[in-house]
Amino acid sequence: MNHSLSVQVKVPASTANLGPGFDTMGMAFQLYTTISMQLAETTQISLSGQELQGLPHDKSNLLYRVAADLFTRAGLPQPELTIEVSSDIPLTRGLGSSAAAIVGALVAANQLAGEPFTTDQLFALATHWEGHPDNVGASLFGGIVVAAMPEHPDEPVPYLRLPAPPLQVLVTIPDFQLATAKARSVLPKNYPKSDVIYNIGRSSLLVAALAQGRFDLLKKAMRDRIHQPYRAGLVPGLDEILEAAPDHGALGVALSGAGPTILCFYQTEQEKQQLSSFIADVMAKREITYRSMSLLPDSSGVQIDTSLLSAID
Ligand SMILES: Nc1ncnc2c1ncn2[C@@H]1O[C@H](COP(=O)(O)OP(=O)(O)OP(=O)(O)O)[C@@H](O)[C@H]1O
Ligand SMILES: N[C@@H](CCO)C(=O)O
Repeated sequence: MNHSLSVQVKVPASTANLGPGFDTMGMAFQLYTTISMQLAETTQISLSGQELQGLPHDKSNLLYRVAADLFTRAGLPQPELTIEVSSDIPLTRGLGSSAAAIVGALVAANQLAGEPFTTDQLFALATHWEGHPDNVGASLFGGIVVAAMPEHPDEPVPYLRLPAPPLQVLVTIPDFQLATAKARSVLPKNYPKSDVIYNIGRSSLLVAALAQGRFDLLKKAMRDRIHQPYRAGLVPGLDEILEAAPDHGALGVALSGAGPTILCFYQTEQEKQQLSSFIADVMAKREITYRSMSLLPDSSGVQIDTSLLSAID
Protein backbone atom coordinates (compact mmCIF):
# COMPACT_ATOMS: atom_id res chain seq x y z
CA MET A 1 0.00 0.00 0.00
CA ASN A 2 1.43 3.38 -0.93
CA HIS A 3 0.66 5.89 1.87
CA SER A 4 2.51 8.76 0.22
CA LEU A 5 0.82 8.57 -3.17
CA SER A 6 -1.88 10.85 -4.47
CA VAL A 7 -3.52 9.71 -7.67
CA GLN A 8 -5.78 11.54 -10.09
CA VAL A 9 -7.62 9.77 -12.88
CA LYS A 10 -9.56 11.29 -15.77
CA VAL A 11 -12.15 8.90 -17.19
CA PRO A 12 -14.16 9.36 -20.40
CA ALA A 13 -17.92 9.05 -20.74
CA SER A 14 -19.17 6.38 -23.10
CA THR A 15 -22.08 5.18 -25.15
CA ALA A 16 -23.06 1.52 -25.22
CA ASN A 17 -24.74 -0.75 -27.76
CA LEU A 18 -24.47 1.59 -30.81
CA GLY A 19 -27.82 0.09 -31.80
CA PRO A 20 -27.56 -3.70 -32.28
CA GLY A 21 -24.47 -4.45 -30.14
CA PHE A 22 -26.46 -4.80 -26.93
CA ASP A 23 -24.13 -5.21 -23.91
CA THR A 24 -21.25 -5.76 -26.35
CA MET A 25 -20.07 -2.52 -27.97
CA GLY A 26 -19.03 0.76 -26.39
CA MET A 27 -17.42 3.98 -27.57
CA ALA A 28 -15.67 6.60 -25.41
CA PHE A 29 -16.40 10.35 -25.60
CA GLN A 30 -14.35 13.45 -24.84
CA LEU A 31 -16.43 14.25 -21.76
CA TYR A 32 -14.90 13.35 -18.42
CA THR A 33 -15.16 12.45 -14.74
CA THR A 34 -12.06 13.33 -12.72
CA ILE A 35 -11.32 11.52 -9.46
CA SER A 36 -8.49 12.23 -6.99
CA MET A 37 -7.82 9.63 -4.33
CA GLN A 38 -5.36 9.22 -1.47
CA LEU A 39 -5.07 7.20 1.72
CA ALA A 40 -6.19 9.14 4.80
CA GLU A 41 -6.96 8.91 8.53
CA THR A 42 -10.72 9.19 7.98
CA THR A 43 -12.75 8.83 4.81
CA GLN A 44 -13.91 12.09 3.23
CA ILE A 45 -15.68 12.36 -0.10
CA SER A 46 -16.19 15.69 -1.81
CA LEU A 47 -18.26 16.06 -4.95
CA SER A 48 -18.20 19.10 -7.17
CA GLY A 49 -20.35 20.10 -10.12
CA GLN A 50 -24.04 20.12 -10.96
CA GLU A 51 -24.05 16.53 -12.23
CA LEU A 52 -23.11 14.93 -8.90
CA GLN A 53 -25.70 16.63 -6.71
CA GLY A 54 -27.50 14.25 -4.38
CA LEU A 55 -24.86 11.49 -4.42
CA PRO A 56 -23.74 10.28 -0.96
CA HIS A 57 -20.65 11.71 0.79
CA ASP A 58 -20.11 8.66 2.99
CA LYS A 59 -18.85 5.11 2.49
CA SER A 60 -22.07 4.18 0.67
CA ASN A 61 -20.79 6.19 -2.33
CA LEU A 62 -20.14 3.91 -5.32
CA LEU A 63 -16.57 5.22 -5.62
CA TYR A 64 -15.67 4.21 -2.07
CA ARG A 65 -17.41 0.82 -2.33
CA VAL A 66 -15.56 -0.05 -5.54
CA ALA A 67 -12.19 1.14 -4.18
CA ALA A 68 -12.65 -0.69 -0.86
CA ASP A 69 -13.60 -3.91 -2.70
CA LEU A 70 -10.36 -3.72 -4.69
CA PHE A 71 -8.37 -3.47 -1.43
CA THR A 72 -10.21 -6.53 -0.04
CA ARG A 73 -9.56 -8.55 -3.20
CA ALA A 74 -5.86 -7.58 -2.93
CA GLY A 75 -5.78 -8.93 0.65
CA LEU A 76 -5.33 -5.45 2.16
CA PRO A 77 -7.21 -3.89 5.12
CA GLN A 78 -10.22 -1.65 4.43
CA PRO A 79 -8.82 1.77 3.51
CA GLU A 80 -9.73 5.23 4.75
CA LEU A 81 -9.69 7.47 1.69
CA THR A 82 -9.89 11.09 0.69
CA ILE A 83 -11.82 11.16 -2.58
CA GLU A 84 -12.49 14.29 -4.63
CA VAL A 85 -14.65 13.95 -7.72
CA SER A 86 -15.92 16.31 -10.38
CA SER A 87 -17.83 15.30 -13.48
CA ASP A 88 -19.21 16.69 -16.70
CA ILE A 89 -21.01 13.42 -17.51
CA PRO A 90 -24.79 13.73 -17.10
CA LEU A 91 -25.97 11.18 -14.52
CA THR A 92 -28.37 8.34 -15.35
CA ARG A 93 -28.83 9.50 -18.95
CA GLY A 94 -27.15 6.71 -20.95
CA LEU A 95 -23.68 8.26 -21.16
CA GLY A 96 -21.89 5.79 -18.91
CA SER A 97 -21.63 7.82 -15.69
CA SER A 98 -21.61 4.71 -13.51
CA ALA A 99 -19.04 2.99 -15.73
CA ALA A 100 -16.74 6.05 -15.54
CA ALA A 101 -17.12 6.09 -11.74
CA ILE A 102 -16.36 2.35 -11.48
CA VAL A 103 -13.36 2.47 -13.82
CA GLY A 104 -12.00 5.59 -12.11
CA ALA A 105 -12.35 4.12 -8.62
CA LEU A 106 -10.72 0.82 -9.64
CA VAL A 107 -7.80 2.42 -11.47
CA ALA A 108 -7.12 4.95 -8.69
CA ALA A 109 -7.42 2.36 -5.90
CA ASN A 110 -5.16 -0.02 -7.81
CA GLN A 111 -2.43 2.65 -7.86
CA LEU A 112 -2.78 3.29 -4.12
CA ALA A 113 -2.70 -0.46 -3.44
CA GLY A 114 0.62 -0.86 -5.28
CA GLU A 115 -0.83 -2.11 -8.59
CA PRO A 116 -1.84 -5.65 -7.51
CA PHE A 117 -4.08 -6.01 -10.61
CA THR A 118 -3.29 -5.82 -14.32
CA THR A 119 -5.41 -3.66 -16.64
CA ASP A 120 -7.18 -6.75 -17.97
CA GLN A 121 -7.99 -7.82 -14.39
CA LEU A 122 -9.35 -4.31 -13.73
CA PHE A 123 -11.54 -4.71 -16.84
CA ALA A 124 -12.94 -7.97 -15.39
CA LEU A 125 -13.61 -6.29 -12.03
CA ALA A 126 -15.27 -3.31 -13.72
CA THR A 127 -17.43 -5.68 -15.77
CA HIS A 128 -18.44 -7.48 -12.59
CA TRP A 129 -19.50 -4.17 -10.96
CA GLU A 130 -21.34 -2.82 -14.03
CA GLY A 131 -22.85 -6.17 -15.08
CA HIS A 132 -21.71 -5.89 -18.71
CA PRO A 133 -18.44 -4.92 -20.42
CA ASP A 134 -19.58 -2.31 -22.97
CA ASN A 135 -19.35 1.06 -21.15
CA VAL A 136 -16.52 0.08 -18.80
CA GLY A 137 -14.40 -1.23 -21.70
CA ALA A 138 -14.75 2.06 -23.56
CA SER A 139 -13.97 4.13 -20.44
CA LEU A 140 -10.90 2.02 -19.69
CA PHE A 141 -9.38 1.73 -23.17
CA GLY A 142 -10.91 4.58 -25.21
CA GLY A 143 -12.00 4.29 -28.85
CA ILE A 144 -14.52 1.56 -29.62
CA VAL A 145 -14.40 -1.61 -27.56
CA VAL A 146 -16.13 -4.83 -28.63
CA ALA A 147 -16.34 -7.27 -25.71
CA ALA A 148 -18.21 -10.35 -24.56
CA MET A 149 -19.16 -11.48 -21.07
CA PRO A 150 -16.74 -14.21 -19.94
CA GLU A 151 -18.37 -17.63 -19.59
CA HIS A 152 -17.04 -17.97 -16.02
CA PRO A 153 -16.63 -15.08 -13.57
CA ASP A 154 -12.91 -15.82 -13.03
CA GLU A 155 -12.03 -15.64 -16.73
CA PRO A 156 -10.72 -12.49 -18.44
CA VAL A 157 -13.13 -10.45 -20.55
CA PRO A 158 -12.46 -11.21 -24.23
CA TYR A 159 -12.31 -7.93 -26.15
CA LEU A 160 -10.86 -6.04 -29.08
CA ARG A 161 -10.38 -2.30 -29.37
CA LEU A 162 -11.01 -0.42 -32.60
CA PRO A 163 -9.70 3.10 -33.16
CA ALA A 164 -12.15 5.93 -32.59
CA PRO A 165 -13.86 6.79 -35.89
CA PRO A 166 -13.31 10.26 -37.43
CA LEU A 167 -16.94 11.17 -36.78
CA GLN A 168 -18.78 13.61 -34.55
CA VAL A 169 -21.71 12.69 -32.39
CA LEU A 170 -24.75 14.80 -31.65
CA VAL A 171 -26.25 13.68 -28.34
CA THR A 172 -29.78 14.66 -27.41
CA ILE A 173 -30.10 14.46 -23.62
CA PRO A 174 -33.71 14.66 -22.38
CA ASP A 175 -34.24 16.47 -19.06
CA PHE A 176 -35.21 13.33 -17.19
CA GLN A 177 -33.25 10.47 -15.69
CA LEU A 178 -33.74 6.83 -16.70
CA ALA A 179 -32.00 4.33 -14.44
CA THR A 180 -30.35 1.47 -16.32
CA ALA A 181 -32.14 -1.02 -14.05
CA LYS A 182 -35.52 0.39 -15.12
CA ALA A 183 -34.59 0.39 -18.82
CA ARG A 184 -33.49 -3.25 -18.51
CA SER A 185 -36.65 -4.28 -16.67
CA VAL A 186 -38.80 -3.64 -19.77
CA LEU A 187 -36.81 -6.08 -21.93
CA PRO A 188 -38.34 -9.51 -22.64
CA LYS A 189 -36.85 -12.74 -21.29
CA ASN A 190 -36.90 -14.43 -24.71
CA TYR A 191 -36.69 -13.24 -28.32
CA PRO A 192 -37.98 -14.61 -31.62
CA LYS A 193 -35.26 -16.31 -33.66
CA SER A 194 -35.81 -13.80 -36.50
CA ASP A 195 -34.99 -10.86 -34.18
CA VAL A 196 -31.86 -12.58 -32.89
CA ILE A 197 -30.67 -13.20 -36.46
CA TYR A 198 -31.55 -9.61 -37.38
CA ASN A 199 -29.30 -8.30 -34.60
CA ILE A 200 -26.42 -10.72 -35.18
CA GLY A 201 -26.30 -9.64 -38.83
CA ARG A 202 -26.35 -5.95 -38.02
CA SER A 203 -23.90 -5.95 -35.13
CA SER A 204 -21.44 -8.03 -37.17
CA LEU A 205 -21.85 -5.62 -40.09
CA LEU A 206 -21.42 -2.65 -37.73
CA VAL A 207 -18.08 -3.91 -36.39
CA ALA A 208 -16.83 -4.62 -39.91
CA ALA A 209 -18.05 -1.22 -41.17
CA LEU A 210 -16.33 0.63 -38.31
CA ALA A 211 -13.12 -1.39 -38.81
CA GLN A 212 -13.04 -0.54 -42.54
CA GLY A 213 -14.28 3.06 -42.25
CA ARG A 214 -17.42 2.24 -44.28
CA PHE A 215 -19.56 4.90 -42.61
CA ASP A 216 -22.08 4.71 -45.46
CA LEU A 217 -23.21 1.38 -43.90
CA LEU A 218 -23.92 2.79 -40.42
CA LYS A 219 -27.52 3.71 -41.23
CA LYS A 220 -28.45 0.06 -41.88
CA ALA A 221 -25.92 -1.55 -39.53
CA MET A 222 -27.08 0.40 -36.45
CA ARG A 223 -30.65 -0.87 -36.53
CA ASP A 224 -31.80 -3.02 -33.62
CA ARG A 225 -34.67 -5.25 -32.53
CA ILE A 226 -33.35 -6.44 -29.16
CA HIS A 227 -33.70 -3.40 -26.88
CA GLN A 228 -34.63 -0.13 -28.62
CA PRO A 229 -38.22 -1.11 -29.57
CA TYR A 230 -38.96 -2.07 -25.95
CA ARG A 231 -37.38 1.07 -24.51
CA ALA A 232 -39.20 3.39 -26.92
CA GLY A 233 -42.11 3.57 -24.46
CA LEU A 234 -39.76 5.13 -21.89
CA VAL A 235 -38.21 7.68 -24.28
CA PRO A 236 -40.73 9.94 -26.03
CA GLY A 237 -39.66 10.74 -29.60
CA LEU A 238 -37.21 7.82 -29.84
CA ASP A 239 -39.22 5.89 -32.45
CA GLU A 240 -39.53 8.87 -34.77
CA ILE A 241 -35.87 9.88 -34.39
CA LEU A 242 -34.63 6.32 -35.06
CA GLU A 243 -36.79 6.10 -38.16
CA ALA A 244 -36.22 9.52 -39.70
CA ALA A 245 -32.83 10.91 -38.46
CA PRO A 246 -30.95 9.29 -41.40
CA ASP A 247 -33.17 11.37 -43.74
CA HIS A 248 -32.14 14.51 -41.82
CA GLY A 249 -28.34 14.28 -41.85
CA ALA A 250 -27.53 11.33 -39.52
CA LEU A 251 -25.03 8.73 -40.75
CA GLY A 252 -26.40 6.42 -38.07
CA VAL A 253 -28.65 6.79 -35.02
CA ALA A 254 -29.18 4.84 -31.79
CA LEU A 255 -30.38 5.06 -28.22
CA SER A 256 -27.25 5.74 -26.15
CA GLY A 257 -26.80 2.91 -23.64
CA ALA A 258 -29.98 2.41 -21.67
CA GLY A 259 -31.19 5.91 -22.62
CA PRO A 260 -32.79 8.35 -22.51
CA THR A 261 -29.98 10.04 -24.52
CA ILE A 262 -30.16 9.56 -28.29
CA LEU A 263 -27.01 9.71 -30.40
CA CYS A 264 -26.56 10.57 -34.07
CA PHE A 265 -23.29 10.27 -35.98
CA TYR A 266 -22.54 13.09 -38.41
CA GLN A 267 -19.58 14.53 -40.33
CA THR A 268 -20.39 18.03 -41.55
CA GLU A 269 -21.73 21.21 -39.94
CA GLN A 270 -24.60 21.15 -42.44
CA GLU A 271 -25.61 17.65 -41.30
CA LYS A 272 -25.49 18.83 -37.70
CA GLN A 273 -27.73 21.84 -38.40
CA GLN A 274 -30.22 19.68 -40.28
CA LEU A 275 -30.30 17.10 -37.49
CA SER A 276 -30.62 19.72 -34.74
CA SER A 277 -33.68 21.29 -36.31
CA PHE A 278 -35.31 17.89 -37.00
CA ILE A 279 -34.77 16.81 -33.37
CA ALA A 280 -36.03 20.16 -32.06
CA ASP A 281 -39.29 19.61 -33.99
CA VAL A 282 -39.74 16.04 -32.72
CA MET A 283 -39.13 17.05 -29.10
CA ALA A 284 -41.31 20.19 -29.32
CA LYS A 285 -44.26 18.12 -30.61
CA ARG A 286 -43.98 15.97 -27.46
CA GLU A 287 -43.15 18.89 -25.13
CA ILE A 288 -39.91 17.18 -24.05
CA THR A 289 -37.17 19.53 -22.88
CA TYR A 290 -33.60 18.46 -23.55
CA ARG A 291 -30.08 19.70 -24.14
CA SER A 292 -27.75 18.84 -27.01
CA MET A 293 -24.00 18.35 -27.08
CA SER A 294 -21.63 17.74 -29.96
CA LEU A 295 -19.06 15.23 -28.81
CA LEU A 296 -15.90 13.75 -30.28
CA PRO A 297 -14.80 10.17 -29.60
CA ASP A 298 -12.04 9.78 -26.98
CA SER A 299 -9.02 7.71 -28.03
CA SER A 300 -7.10 7.62 -24.74
CA GLY A 301 -9.35 5.88 -22.23
CA VAL A 302 -8.57 6.42 -18.57
CA GLN A 303 -5.61 8.72 -17.92
CA ILE A 304 -3.59 8.38 -14.70
CA ASP A 305 -1.63 11.12 -12.99
CA THR A 306 0.29 10.15 -9.86
CA SER A 307 2.42 12.27 -7.58
CA LEU A 308 4.23 11.51 -4.35
CA LEU A 309 2.74 13.58 -1.55
CA SER A 310 6.21 14.23 -0.13
CA ALA A 311 7.09 15.83 -3.46
CA ILE A 312 4.18 18.26 -3.35
CA ASP A 313 4.14 18.92 0.44
N1 LIG B 1 -19.23 10.03 -10.03
C1 LIG B 1 -20.06 9.20 -9.38
N2 LIG B 1 -19.89 8.97 -8.07
C2 LIG B 1 -20.68 8.10 -7.42
N3 LIG B 1 -21.70 7.43 -7.99
C3 LIG B 1 -21.93 7.63 -9.29
C4 LIG B 1 -21.12 8.53 -10.05
N4 LIG B 1 -21.57 8.52 -11.32
C5 LIG B 1 -22.63 7.67 -11.34
N5 LIG B 1 -22.84 7.13 -10.14
C6 LIG B 1 -23.90 6.17 -9.77
O1 LIG B 1 -24.39 5.56 -10.95
C7 LIG B 1 -25.81 5.77 -11.08
C8 LIG B 1 -26.19 5.91 -12.53
O2 LIG B 1 -25.99 4.67 -13.16
P1 LIG B 1 -26.88 4.18 -14.38
O3 LIG B 1 -26.26 2.93 -14.87
O4 LIG B 1 -28.32 4.12 -13.98
O5 LIG B 1 -26.77 5.35 -15.46
P2 LIG B 1 -25.58 5.75 -16.43
O6 LIG B 1 -24.36 4.94 -16.08
O7 LIG B 1 -25.42 7.21 -16.38
O8 LIG B 1 -26.18 5.35 -17.83
P3 LIG B 1 -25.84 4.11 -18.83
O9 LIG B 1 -25.34 2.96 -18.01
O10 LIG B 1 -27.14 3.81 -19.53
O11 LIG B 1 -24.82 4.64 -19.78
C9 LIG B 1 -26.06 7.04 -10.28
O12 LIG B 1 -27.39 7.10 -9.81
C10 LIG B 1 -25.09 6.87 -9.12
O13 LIG B 1 -25.59 6.00 -8.13
N1 LIG C 1 -25.82 -2.28 -22.45
C1 LIG C 1 -26.43 -1.61 -21.35
C2 LIG C 1 -25.83 -0.22 -21.22
C3 LIG C 1 -26.36 0.55 -20.05
O1 LIG C 1 -25.61 0.32 -18.89
C4 LIG C 1 -27.93 -1.49 -21.60
O2 LIG C 1 -28.31 -1.13 -22.71
O3 LIG C 1 -28.71 -1.80 -20.68
